[in-house]
Amino acid sequence: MEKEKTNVDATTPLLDTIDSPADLRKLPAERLPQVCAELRSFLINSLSSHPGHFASSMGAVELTVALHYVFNTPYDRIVWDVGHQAYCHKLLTGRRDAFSTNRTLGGLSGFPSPKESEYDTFTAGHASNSISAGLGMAVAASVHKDEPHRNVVAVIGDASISGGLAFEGLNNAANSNSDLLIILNDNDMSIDRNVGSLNSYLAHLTSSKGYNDLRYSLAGILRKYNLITDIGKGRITRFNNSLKSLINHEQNIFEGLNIRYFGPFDGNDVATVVKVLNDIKDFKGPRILHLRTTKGKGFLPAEKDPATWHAPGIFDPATGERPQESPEKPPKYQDIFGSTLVEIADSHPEVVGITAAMPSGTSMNKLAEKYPERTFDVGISEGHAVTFSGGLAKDGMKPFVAIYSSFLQRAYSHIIHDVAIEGLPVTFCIDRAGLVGEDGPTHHGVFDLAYLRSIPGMTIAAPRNGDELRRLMHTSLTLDGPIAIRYPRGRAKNKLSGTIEHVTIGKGVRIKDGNDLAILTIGTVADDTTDAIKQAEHDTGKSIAHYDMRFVKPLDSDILTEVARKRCPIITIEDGTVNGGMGSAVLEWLADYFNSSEREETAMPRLIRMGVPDRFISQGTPDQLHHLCGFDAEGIYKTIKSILK
Ligand SMILES: Cc1ncc(C[n+]2csc(CCOP(=O)(O)OP(=O)(O)O)c2C)c(N)n1
Ligand SMILES: CC(=O)[C@@H](O)[C@H](O)COP(=O)(O)O
Ligand SMILES: [Mg+2]
Repeated sequence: MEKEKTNVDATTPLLDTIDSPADLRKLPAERLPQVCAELRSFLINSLSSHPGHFASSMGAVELTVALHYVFNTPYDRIVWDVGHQAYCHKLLTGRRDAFSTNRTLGGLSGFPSPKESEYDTFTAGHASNSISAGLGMAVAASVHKDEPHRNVVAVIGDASISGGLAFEGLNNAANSNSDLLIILNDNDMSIDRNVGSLNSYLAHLTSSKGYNDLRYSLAGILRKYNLITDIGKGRITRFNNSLKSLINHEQNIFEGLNIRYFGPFDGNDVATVVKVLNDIKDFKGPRILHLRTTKGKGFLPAEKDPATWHAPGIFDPATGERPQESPEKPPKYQDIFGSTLVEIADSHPEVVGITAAMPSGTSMNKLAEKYPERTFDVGISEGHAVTFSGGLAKDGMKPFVAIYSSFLQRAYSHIIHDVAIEGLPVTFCIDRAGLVGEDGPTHHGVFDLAYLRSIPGMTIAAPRNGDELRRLMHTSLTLDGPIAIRYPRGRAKNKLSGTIEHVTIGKGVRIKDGNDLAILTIGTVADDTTDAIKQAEHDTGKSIAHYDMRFVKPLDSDILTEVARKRCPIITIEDGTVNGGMGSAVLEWLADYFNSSEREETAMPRLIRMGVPDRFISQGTPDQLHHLCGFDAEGIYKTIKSILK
């Protein structure tokens, strides 16, 4: 069957003349549809060979053009939520020529980054922070009495606004009377299908359109005759309330919070968005503008399947065809997690799965396919996901909660307060642990070992391969307390062997013995370490011991005693921060060991901690980043050589 052609024109003559929003603002409004069309062509052509987030930016084209057209950026502030939809913002703010470097080492960040551009007002990457950050900026502008008046706009998606942090921001914004404009970019999608009652409510608002249009028109009349600023907030509220009772309509949730609501409008019609923004931009107080958009707009395959096209990888710009993944490749860690969970659930009816808006990213969708009633997508709410799991565990369920390492940072207090203090048997499956690659510093999962290690009663493990992940997941069922199993993004090195035996909690593995140097690893860095050791032993004639610690807590004291008695230098290696991670745990153990009275005459051996240094690591391929941080096979080899010299 012949593929549907999308007929993308690669030329962008008008866009080529826009090097900043000031250039855009010089254009007559009639030319904006062409700017939008060219932005879409640019995105399709560029992202087809330089992959990144696709569908969200495609849906936000008109919104982005209208924002930079109506507002005086960068003086006025646009705060993007998550920021994966901000590619057109980058293209309009002087970064068109550099866009082919998007998400690469030394290139543009895939998210707004204040280090990169004055137009990027705040760090973005994790969902739901834009309202709070925007409110902070709006309050700062009013405290500074900035002249001319500085507009602040937070742009947030329908899934991100359901996050707890966004609710907290709304709650505060409503109370503060700050001139914050919140734009709700509602495409009825998260990465996967959006969930939750707010989502249903937003869909319902669309059906209340007649009522909202009437309110908007009346507000326009008030504004035209300059009544808005004069009549005062109380009277506006009374006006709204009378209107509501006039039409006998239920109260709008945002209005109920004292945030003026406008919409829903067609967010993919640039003329409409420009008009509405012009109409409401000078209104006072917190406002929300609800725009309905289509995720993937303008590229049929993405419109039809926005979940696949959230971040599709490379594709044919004409047909949308994407390269097939070879079935010969070893499985992804996330898929090993997903299929093992199904296998465990088959024989354990008390097992349930929880994901915070990442069913396909974590492969929790495998459990959902087989056991939909035992799988819970709770939306972008990592804190809630953890506390919810605590509640489930308290009453006899066995929750496996799968969350990306960096997103789990959001739930730190919940882990301690709602799981660990009671020692509840929750299995934390921490995906995307270590340096994730192209998503960069907001998404690197490098802090988990450090932040979990200090929690009493927490068991922490990391598999060195896919088989070990399966073993650890099965073993977690035997534990009467919380356990965290962290594993990386991407594929295992080898296919699964198929055998599953339980492992002993707190026990590592001696991979090979040796006397001149001892290397302790955690997780998948074991492979590069093995390669480096082979080469170094061959080149130096020395013998090197290698242990896979497997558990960071409890540490294997038998292995550590064996290593301490060797009196040789020690290297620890982990795909995580060296400050507080596995290396630090070993250092503490050794300090205690050599400080004890019977060994006080003996000096502690030299110990080198390898891993992610104490700074934020940029984006790049995982291989590049491991190299940058010095713990790829080459870096490990060099360190070994320098020690053995
Ligand atoms: C705290 C947090 N959890 C999860 C994610 C992963 N994530 C990235 S985008 C996204 C969906 C966002 O949906 P929405 O806000 O509606 O924007 P859209 O992609 O639809 O434009 C999710 C869950 C994240 N970035 N941050
Ligand atoms: C924007 C965002 O946070 C996610 O889309 C993230 O980029 C997912 O990355 P994975 O490809 O690792 O699922
Ligand atoms: Mg959405």
